[in-house]
Amino acid sequence: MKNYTSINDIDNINSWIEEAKKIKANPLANKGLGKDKTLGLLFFNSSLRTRLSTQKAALNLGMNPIVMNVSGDAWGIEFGDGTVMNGNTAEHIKEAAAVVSQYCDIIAVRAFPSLTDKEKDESEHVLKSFVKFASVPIVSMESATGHPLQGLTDAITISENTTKKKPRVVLSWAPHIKTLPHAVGNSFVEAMQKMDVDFVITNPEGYNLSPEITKNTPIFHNQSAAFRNADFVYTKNWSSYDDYGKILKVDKDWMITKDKIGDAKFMHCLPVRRNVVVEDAVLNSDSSLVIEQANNRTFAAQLVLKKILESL
Ligand SMILES: NCCC[C@H](NC(=O)CCC(=O)O)C(=O)O
Ligand SMILES: NC(=O)OP(=O)(O)O
Repeated sequence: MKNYTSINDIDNINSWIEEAKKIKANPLANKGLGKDKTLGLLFFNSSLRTRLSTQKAALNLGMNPIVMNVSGDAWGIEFGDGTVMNGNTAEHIKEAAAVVSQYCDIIAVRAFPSLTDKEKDESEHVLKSFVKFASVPIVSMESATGHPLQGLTDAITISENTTKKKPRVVLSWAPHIKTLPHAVGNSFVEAMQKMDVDFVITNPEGYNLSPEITKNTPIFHNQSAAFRNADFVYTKNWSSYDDYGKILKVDKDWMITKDKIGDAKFMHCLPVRRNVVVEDAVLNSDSSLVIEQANNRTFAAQLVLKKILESL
């Protein structure tokens, strides 16, 4: 595999899940694979899990990770073609990506959307510029429209925790005070569409994700109807896609509560705002899978890095 920038880069999700479980059972089995190879992690945005679990994955494979916060610490990077660079950007992605490629065998990038310019965000100009101008493989650590390491993690976590052959999985929107990206929701939808699960989405009117992502997946505007017989409730806030980047609703009636989800397992990518997105009683209960989910980030990243290293 050359790059990992989308759930669509997974050729067979079931075999990937089985391989990830093997890695989890014996994380140091491929310690020699990444010897003397360098992984560069470039962050345009904050991170706790991705930053640490991707480094941990690299270390488990014997790689040397190097990390940089691009925003603030590096020179401002210009992405426009033919720009007269007399503003705040000091170097062009053409030089920056080529230079980082000299130091790294794989480059991982986190770059969130603006949520103000839909066309620009959907063009994935930051991630795609790295793919275009770097001479080494690129891994997305969450881009404008997707978070494929998270989506793979979530598929692994559901496979590990299901007691049924075909569980009912519900992706529910929940309230938030900030305008948030669609990336986690999008990649979760794409991952579930590849799995043998009974999958539905529930969100208020005006909050449908891109129809190019949701395709034929049923969308309920009635949350309690969607939750009936749910085995897994995956929760995430996202801003409106149609009224791009806007917050249309903040009241608590879509917050996840124990009453609403009953015995269903609760999932969230984290970070999560307690008692805004989900009440304490859910996160504090045995039904919450969020810590195990975060643990699985290491093994999802390790699987992706292993596949790329094997093809170098
Ligand atoms: N990487 C996982 C989620 C990252 C981001 N969440 C956030 O920005 C939460 C920020 C806050 O709660 O202030 C998102 O929704 O895509
Ligand atoms: N779930 C996730 O990507 O967490 P971070 O934003 O902390 O990396």
